[in-house]
Amino acid sequence: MTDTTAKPLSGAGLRGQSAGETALCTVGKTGAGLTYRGYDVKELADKTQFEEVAYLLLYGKLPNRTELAAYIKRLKGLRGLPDALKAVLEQIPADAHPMDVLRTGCSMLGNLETEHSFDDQLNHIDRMLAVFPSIINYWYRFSHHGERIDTLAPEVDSIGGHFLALLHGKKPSELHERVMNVSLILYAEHEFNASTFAARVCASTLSDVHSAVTAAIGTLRGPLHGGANEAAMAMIQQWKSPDEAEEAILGMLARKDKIMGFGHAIYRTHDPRNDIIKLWSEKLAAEVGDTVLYPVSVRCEEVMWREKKLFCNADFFHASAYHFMGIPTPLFTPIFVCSRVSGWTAHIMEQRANNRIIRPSADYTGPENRPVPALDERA
Ligand SMILES: CC(=O)SCCNC(=O)CCNC(=O)[C@H](O)C(C)(C)COP(=O)(O)OP(=O)(O)OC[C@H]1O[C@@H](n2cnc3c(N)ncnc32)[C@H](O)[C@@H]1OP(=O)(O)O
Ligand SMILES: O=C([O-])CC(=O)C(=O)O
Repeated sequence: MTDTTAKPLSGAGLRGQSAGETALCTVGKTGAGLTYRGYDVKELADKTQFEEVAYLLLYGKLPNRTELAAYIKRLKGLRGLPDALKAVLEQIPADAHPMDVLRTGCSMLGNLETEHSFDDQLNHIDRMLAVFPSIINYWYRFSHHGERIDTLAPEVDSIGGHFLALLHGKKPSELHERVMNVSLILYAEHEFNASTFAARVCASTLSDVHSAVTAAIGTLRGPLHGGANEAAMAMIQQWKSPDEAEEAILGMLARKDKIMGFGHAIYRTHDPRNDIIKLWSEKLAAEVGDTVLYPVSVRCEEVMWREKKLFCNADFFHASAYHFMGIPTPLFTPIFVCSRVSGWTAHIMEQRANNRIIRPSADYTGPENRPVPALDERA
């Protein structure tokens, strides 16, 4: 069935053009705003943990109890960093952007643990899923606090909990581990978004999995894509009250500024992930006794809808939710990577299974054929 509320798609940015097939995800279809292999993301966020969703995307089915326990155990065993990778991370300055650190970390991993055969792809993918939180937090704690953390030490099963334990040096609360889990599920997969498409283009040349994921990390980094959660945080943090936020937003709209965390390339009226993360942000606001950031965020949402019919995308309430858990803003998009690597790599495998090099055409708009003038005759 076609979604009657689907955005009319045309024009630049390949909008509205199908660029291939996928069995992994639907975005904006009737009755199922966002599904992973046919399961509604809302139900997944309610009933499962991120490792089950990663398994679903990568292995094609939800794991049973035995398979899940084995998968979690396997991932836990893959959290260690090779010395050569630690040495590289220790060279990266504290003022580097953490997305650049992850991009380099992924690329370096590809040098140390090269994918020599596609038969090994799932081993490399599970390794990336397990080790990305170690890479980013090892660098962060070393560059900011001079500490060399043991990335295997925290006794936390979940990837989200492991991330928080590495960052804060202690086991996270049940609430924070749950929110991380939900966040990773919401961010896991989203059809042919820009970073996934970049990964598929790279994979279509029969390149290795680390190259494809490195390309995807670089693509997610921009503020029009994953970087919007950090940009949204920088914006809402400036305002001390909902009224101040409203005035500033109206000014930004008058100047035709982009408001980060709003709008979407596919959804037209609503991003189904927003309702879920907004609820968790509200719970966290109550936990920390926030009386500013959450009400400011809600007012931004109201003003944007009232003035422009623009709605919060997945990134907007992630900003306050992460902030309430004590996560530094530059680490927001790297968390997105720790999740989306599951979707990217599922797409890489899907591309490889039925591959043709992705190579579209362009409409030429340059000058007609002309002779090359001699050097002295040029203006
Ligand atoms: C997890 C994710 O990656 S979700 C996306 C995260 N990105 C952001 O939050 C960045 C802010 N949002 C945007 O820049 C855009 O909405 C995008 C990049 C997400 C989608 O881009 P598009 O598909 O080109 O947007 P769309 O076609 O809906 O734009 C329609 C109009 O709304 C405007 N618009 C769209 N989003 C916004 C926004 N956030 N703030 C202000 N105006 C906006 C556009 O400028 C455009 O105006 P125009 O017709 O006068 O040129
Ligand atoms: O689908 C998109 O264009 C962007 C997005 O929301 C995502 O990647 O999660």
